[in-house]
Order: sequence, then structure tokens, then C-alpha cells
Amino acid sequence: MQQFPFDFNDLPTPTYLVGGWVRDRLLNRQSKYLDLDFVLPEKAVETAQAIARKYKAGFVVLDAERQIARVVFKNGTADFAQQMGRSIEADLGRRDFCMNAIALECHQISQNNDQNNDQNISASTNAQDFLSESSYHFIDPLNGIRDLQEQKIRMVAPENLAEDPLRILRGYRQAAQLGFAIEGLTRQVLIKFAPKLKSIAAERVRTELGYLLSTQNGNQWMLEAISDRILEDWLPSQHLNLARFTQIGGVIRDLLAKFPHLDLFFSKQLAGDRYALVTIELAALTNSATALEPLGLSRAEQRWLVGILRYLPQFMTLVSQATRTAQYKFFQATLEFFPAIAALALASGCDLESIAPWLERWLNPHDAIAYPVALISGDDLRNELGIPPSPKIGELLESVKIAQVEGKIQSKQEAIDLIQSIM
Ligand SMILES: Nc1ccn([C@@H]2O[C@H](COP(=O)(O)OP(=O)(O)OP(=O)(O)O)[C@@H](O)[C@H]2O)c(=O)n1
Repeated sequence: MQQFPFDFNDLPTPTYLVGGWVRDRLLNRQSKYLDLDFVLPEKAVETAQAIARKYKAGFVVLDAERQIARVVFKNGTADFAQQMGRSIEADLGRRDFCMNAIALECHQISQNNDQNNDQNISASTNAQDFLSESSYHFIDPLNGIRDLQEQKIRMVAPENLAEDPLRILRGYRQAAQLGFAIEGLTRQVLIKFAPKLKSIAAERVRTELGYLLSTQNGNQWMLEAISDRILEDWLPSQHLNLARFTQIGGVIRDLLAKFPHLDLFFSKQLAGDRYALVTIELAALTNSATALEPLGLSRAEQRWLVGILRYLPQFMTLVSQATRTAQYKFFQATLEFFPAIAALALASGCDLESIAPWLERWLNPHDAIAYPVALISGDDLRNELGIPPSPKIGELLESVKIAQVEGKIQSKQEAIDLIQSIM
């Protein structure tokens, strides 16, 4: 149950709620995290600061020039922005899509509630329920509510998309997120302005791509964006592997159905708010990690991408005929992201029957091939056998591990005997 984290009576009149929160409540969509966007005709930053102080919440100015500040509560964030233009209608007219350009004066919410049950609704009401009240007056100059009913994404104006070309990608991402269609003329404009997307900072594109790929219908809309050549400057088509990318979503769903514990792997956080799943989908999409460099991925994401693409061909030849030593060596090289390689191999046509035993090993922390427990340590070699520190120690330990995974030795004494025989 979502609750507003502060009392709207603490806000000046008028203060408008706009954007995704109003849209999602009208659609009765639930989100885990509360994301409120307020517009104020004046004193947006001061108001945000006062709220943060009163409720002991975090506070940050996002844009001093445009007067936008964020207050961070435990269960969500509230952005306070100075109204653009002379009226709220003018402000709404500068936004991306009509469905995101609906406003609601937020005191209506507490006033209605005060009349109803004499309680402070802002602090206590389930946010999902309140819009069902018919008494709210939505400011909807662009017929956004009609678009919500017709499930379509319609631009406010072509200039608005040109002004902030990231909105092009937002259109595809929101279509995926909401299960909406992009209205015909809007789509033509998105396609026409696609080259403008190259002027956008890599970080914004990367974040938006991350949202798109982590959405349920994201892959389908990613393919639409690719076929509309929206991403040509960021993901050039000669480096793409569309056949593999088309399969990857279904493959991951099947893998999770068979191995639910892999959920932890796919949801591992690799950077900011980007998760392993997104990197794996990008790896499935491209044949070359270098092609993704302009996106400025984090070190961990880059390491995964390079590793997954580098070891995939080897895995595809090894998968059904690897010796225990070959399996051990492959796991050693790829342990961090092994299930991603398995997923890409499945998406490239390998069968689950040959891959499942590998995943079972990877998932079992006691597996003798994926995680052999050391019978002997470098210190033992130094102390008990008097071998001086040198790269030789690493080589000897590796020979012990291999004899161990092949089942030739099982105890520390046998390891010592083996080392002595090698020496
Ligand atoms: N590039 C952008 C980003 C945002 N907005 C406007 O600012 C609102 C809030 O932006 P944001 O919180 O980023 O997105 P939401 O639409 O709220 O939805 P989501 O959280 O799904 O991104 C949007 O609804 C839209 O009206 C815009 O016009 N152009």
C-alpha cells in the first residue's frame, strides 16, 4: 500500500501533481516506489527544502537554473519544479506526451478527504484509491485522459521531441511499460528525429535503455525501435544479432522456471540502477562489446559483456563433450557470469538438456568441479615443503586442483605426495 509521505497541507496553493504519478493512478497501475512530480508557480526549491526539513527527508537541488529540487523519503521521492510558462496549461504544453501532461491541484486531495472523514488524507490515504473519486478536477488541456483510455502514446508537439530527443526513446520505453501503441503521426516524428538522439549524453541514453530492457515487453519494443532505426547511432545495425536477441527473453523465462534460484543472478546490481539482466540482454543483442563502448557502461558491465561474448563460442563447442578438467577450467574463467553464457548459448540454439548439468553445478556451492575446495594452500607449500614464494606455487596448486577434479586425489597428504612427485 502506497501512502503519501507528507501532508499536502504543507504545500502552497496551487501546487500541481503532474506526470507519471497522475498517469499511473488514472490507469490504476501500482508501482513499488512512490515517484511524485509537483509543479509550483513559484518557490519550488524553497518549498522542497521546507518539506525536507519538516519531515527530516533528504534534499537535493537537481537543476538550479530551472528551479527543480528533489526530496527523498524512505518510501519514495518527490520532485518540485518551477512551473514553465505563465500557467499550468502552458507548462503541460511543454512536456513529452499528452498522457504525461495531466495535472491535478493537490489540495483537492486533502480537502476532499477532510470533508469525508475529517482526517489528513495526504498522510494516511492509500494513493491508489483516491482517483476513483469522481470529484477531482483534472487539468487535461491535451486530452491525455482520452489517450489513456485509447491506450496510445501521442506527442504534445514535434518541437517538444526535438527539444529533448531523449523523449524519442522514452516513447518506446513507455509503450513497452504501459502496453500502449505509439500513435501513427507521433511515430513518424520519432523516426524523423531519431538522428537527434546522438546529441544526448550517454548516461541518459544508457539509463533509458536500461529501463526499456528491464520492462516486461521491453525486448519487443527494443526490436521495434531498432527496426525504426531509432538507435542507429548508439547500436549500429552491423553489430547486432537480432536472431539471438529475439530468443533471449523467452530463454531467460524458461531458465527461471527451471532454476528459480537464478533470479538472484539476473537481478544482481551491476551499476547504479542497472541489473545483470540488462547487460545480458545487451550481450545477446550485440556481436561486439566494443560497439557498446559509446554507451559508457560501468567497469562491471563492460567486464561481463567482454567475458560473455569472448567465452560463448568456446562454451558452444565444449558444452556436451567437456572433460571434468575442461569444465573446471571453464568455470574458473567464467564463474562470475556463467549463467549469462548459458542463456546466450540457449538463445543461439543449444539445447537445455546439455546446458542444465552445467547450471546445476554452478548453482551448487559444494560442487566438486565448479567449486573444488582447496586440499592444500600456498602457505602449506611454503611451510611444509619449504617451497619459496614464486609463480611456481600457483602452478603447483593448479596441478593439485586438476588432479582433484579428475578424482585422482582426495586428501591433503595425497596433494603433498603429488607435489613431491612433480618436484
Ligand atoms: N524527458 C522528459 C522527462 C520527463 N518529462 C515530463 O516530466 C514528467 C515526469 O518525468 P519522469 O518522472 O522522468 O517520468 P514519468 O513520466 O513520471 O514516468 P517514469 O517514472 O515511468 O519515467 C513526465 O511525465 C513528463 O511529463 C518530459 O516531458 N520529458
